[in-house]
Amino acid sequence: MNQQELIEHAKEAMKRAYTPYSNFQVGAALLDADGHVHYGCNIENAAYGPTNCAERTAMFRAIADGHKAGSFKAIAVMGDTEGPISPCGVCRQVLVELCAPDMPVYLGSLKGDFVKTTVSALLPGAFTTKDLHSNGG
Ligand SMILES: O=c1ccn([C@H]2C[C@H](O)[C@@H](CO)O2)c(=O)[nH]1
Ligand SMILES: [Zn+2]
Repeated sequence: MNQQELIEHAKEAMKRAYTPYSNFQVGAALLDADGHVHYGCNIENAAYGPTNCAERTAMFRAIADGHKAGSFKAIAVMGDTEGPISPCGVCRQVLVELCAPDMPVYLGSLKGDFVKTTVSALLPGAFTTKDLHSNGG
């Protein structure tokens, strides 16, 4: 599975978005250690707050299906943006929790923009489990 293929999966996942409020569709494709792809889309809610982003949907699905935190190989995210899509702060925090720091993150747009980054580069100085335990917590 190369990065272009994973991006194509993210584009396919976009079509599953439930977005009656923003009409802004986002797709994510998370590659697991067995080479299988887990799709995520954004799922909105009339109360707005319960909305789940595509990235978190993909990660939560894979974890619920039995995949272990830190075992994933890559994630691709796609949206209809000017420039590569930029994951929100909440998703960056969840990426740090569930994916390895050096895991590749591919960010695309329907216009063909593309950047490759990593989980740790997306959230410098993240609060992690290490911070909790450094104080005896
Ligand atoms: O990286 C992103 C950015 C935004 N959204 C969703 C949340 C909401 O449904 C809509 C507008 O913010 O896009 C994602 O799923 N992922
Ligand atoms: Zn998000």
